[in-house]
Amino acid sequence: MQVEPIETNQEQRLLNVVGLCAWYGAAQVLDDVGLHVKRGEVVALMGRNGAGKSTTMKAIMGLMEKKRGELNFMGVDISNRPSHQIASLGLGFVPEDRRIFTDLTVMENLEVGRQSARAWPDGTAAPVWTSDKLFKLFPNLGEMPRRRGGRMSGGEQQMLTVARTLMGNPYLVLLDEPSEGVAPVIVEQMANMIVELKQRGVSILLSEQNLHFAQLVCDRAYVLEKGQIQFNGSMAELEANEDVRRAYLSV
Ligand SMILES: Nc1ncnc2c1ncn2[C@@H]1O[C@H](COP(=O)(O)OP(=O)(O)OP(=O)(O)O)[C@@H](O)[C@H]1O
Repeated sequence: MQVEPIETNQEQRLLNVVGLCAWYGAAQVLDDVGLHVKRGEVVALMGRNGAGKSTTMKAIMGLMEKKRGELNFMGVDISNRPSHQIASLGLGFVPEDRRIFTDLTVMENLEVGRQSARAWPDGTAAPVWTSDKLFKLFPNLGEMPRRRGGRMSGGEQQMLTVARTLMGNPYLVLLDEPSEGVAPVIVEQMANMIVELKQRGVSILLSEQNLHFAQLVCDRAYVLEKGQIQFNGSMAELEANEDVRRAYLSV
């Protein structure tokens, strides 16, 4: 296992995870996971089906019944906080299964996600979202503000889930496999969306199996296998490391 390099300046880490272990019942599925995301970064959490990507995100969000480890977000210890408190600190989560309200319209779904604007610790404004801004980011949604969630395609629902999370004005978003099971045209829009979010100062931890998608949008990557981090490094280092790619990714 590769150990996280020690950095002198940990200040800029939005999210810091050390020694994370998690269990489903008696089965341990995460073992000593360590990772971090700095302000302005898009970081990939990669690995095959069942490697532990979703569980890592659920554990960070306070959604695992049994877990252990240090979890710190924006200088706050979140290891024992309930998920709604973690979300209200400005940590957004887009789970793999789209969780929109099917009876509510696009606009109503967005309103449900609204939280107050935030500032960075240095007092500067953090990224702030309105439905107008989100409709520029997701033109498809802008064309159907009164459509009910249940009458949208899977890809549109996926976008609405991301847009609703952004209405919470998060500093950092955990995005669980946004490219999975959606049409290629939506995948392309998702990639553009992530690049634009980064330009606007939103940091992202992206769970992803697809190396090509991750290469388009990410700065760094962690590779998980059987609940352990097997690689961490830049996208260029991952690209150059054929052994890791062959052993732990489907390429
Ligand atoms: N609710 C659950 N109960 C029991 N075991 C689970 C549950 N959810 C996931 N697991 C198991 O935990 C391990 C990690 O799964 P996880 O969903 O985190 O992987 P993943 O890398 O996100 O893969 P996928 O892309 O398939 O979601 C797998 O062995 C999986 O079978």
